[in-house]
Amino acid sequence: MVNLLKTPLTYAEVALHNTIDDLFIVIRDNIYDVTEFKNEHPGGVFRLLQQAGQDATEAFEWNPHSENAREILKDLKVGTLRRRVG
Ligand code: HEM
Repeated sequence: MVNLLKTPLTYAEVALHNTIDDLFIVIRDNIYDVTEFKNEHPGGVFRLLQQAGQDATEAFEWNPHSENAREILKDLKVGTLRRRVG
């Protein structure tokens, strides 16, 4: 599921995906759709919901995640973040 989004999204656009049925998070400028994964997350649904539509980089690193978790991330990636320049 890599780069389903044809163009990079701004934070404002990512922020629209902030519900339990449509849940994106950002980790290091990559956008992940965790809508399905949230129920399988060993750290619980709530922790992902708390980061809904936002930058979850710090939260993700706060709990040192395994290589396996990083592999899962690859599958969840749907696009990249477009940062405003200037
Ligand atoms: C898409 C993003 C994420 C993925 C793919 C993911 C995946 C995983 C996986 C596979 C584990 C099991 C342990 C391991 O393999 O490291 C885990 C545990 C955990 N995750 Fe995440 N995680 C994500 C985001 C987050 C976020 C944003 C938080 C927020 C704090 C978080 C908090 C935790 C915690 C606290 C545990 C430990 C649960 C326990 O052992 O009781 N995770 N996560």
